[in-house]
Amino acid sequence: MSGPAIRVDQLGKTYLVPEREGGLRAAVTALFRRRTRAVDAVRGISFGIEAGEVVGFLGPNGAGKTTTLKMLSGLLHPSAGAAEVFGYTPWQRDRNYLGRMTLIMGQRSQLQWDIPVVDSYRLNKAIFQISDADFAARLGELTELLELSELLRKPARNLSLGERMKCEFAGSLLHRPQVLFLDEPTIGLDVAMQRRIRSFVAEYNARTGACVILTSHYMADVEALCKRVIVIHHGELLFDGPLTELVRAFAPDKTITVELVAGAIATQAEVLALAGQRLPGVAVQPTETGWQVRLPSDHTAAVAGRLLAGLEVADLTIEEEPIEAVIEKVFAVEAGGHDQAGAHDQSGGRR
Ligand SMILES: Nc1ncnc2c1ncn2[C@@H]1O[C@H](COP(=O)(O)OP(=O)(O)OP(=O)(O)O)[C@@H](O)[C@H]1O
Repeated sequence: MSGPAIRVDQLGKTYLVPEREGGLRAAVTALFRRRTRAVDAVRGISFGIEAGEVVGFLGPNGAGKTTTLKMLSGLLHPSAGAAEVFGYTPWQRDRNYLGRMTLIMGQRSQLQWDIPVVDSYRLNKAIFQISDADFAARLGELTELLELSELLRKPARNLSLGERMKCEFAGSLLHRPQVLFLDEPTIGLDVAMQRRIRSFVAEYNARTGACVILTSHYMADVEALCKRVIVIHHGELLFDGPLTELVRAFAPDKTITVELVAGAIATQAEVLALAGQRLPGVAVQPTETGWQVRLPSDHTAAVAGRLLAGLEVADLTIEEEPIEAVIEKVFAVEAGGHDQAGAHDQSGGRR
């Protein structure tokens, strides 16, 4: 393989946002003296993604995820840095590049609102110059995988959100893109439909070897699909690596809950002694039916073994911190002490 499929090097985007006070006077002044504010949405991020990888792109609201995906799909020019996807510079909008990628946004429909879904697909067929045979075969496959047969003849405006999202996916994949930028593809969907979309993305990735960058606020999407995550905050890259490593770094503890058999008694000192009094970070607290021990993950197996051997145990469970809580901790990390959204004044420019 000749290097990564996606290569991003110090990519940055600064938006210039017009700004003025409210009121008539300010409106008139703004005609002559325009104030703008620069918003550094993305501040020099770099990463590479191999063909076939599925990567979760995480960050709180306003972190710069959508801006990055828009640059990589060629909708926006960057203010700094470089990117290549399969050797193409996305914002040059080379026809061949557009035929190899797709951007699916949960918040925005790419289907024509008033015409049957299948007619929107025919439009895509013409745009991407898909042969009749390929179109028929791919539509057949996607219709089966996503159970679309009842939906294709309806106009998009008559579909439920979940039905529309399934149709969006099919329409965006008819040209067999090799890279998928998915921006909140499951937003607002019920849990069953989220699962459906998730398994479809996994299936498409397995069948075609396409690489996928996915943003989602639903951690279940990320856990199910992405071994690797890239975390950005205030436009800067905070973490790039395996999801398991992120969890280990930010959730180093596990909780063992021991339920004692009815009538059995264990004192706090006894439980603490079994858990390992000298172990740093061990905390013990009672529950209604036994004890809860919080401890560094590395020691979980040994401590669970000692608790089972030393206490009259009816049940023992080991819990990790939920991934949502881990990600919240990651976001809480101060990214270099920047102002929220990285805004700075650019006032005084004359028209
Ligand atoms: N067209 C625009 N003009 C000016 N500022 C913008 C524009 N689009 C985004 N921004 C600003 O850039 C920053 C990053 O926005 P972006 O939409 O990329 O974040 P995000 O990580 O996708 O957030 P979310 O999770 O809320 O979708 C925000 O501060 C946002 O207000």
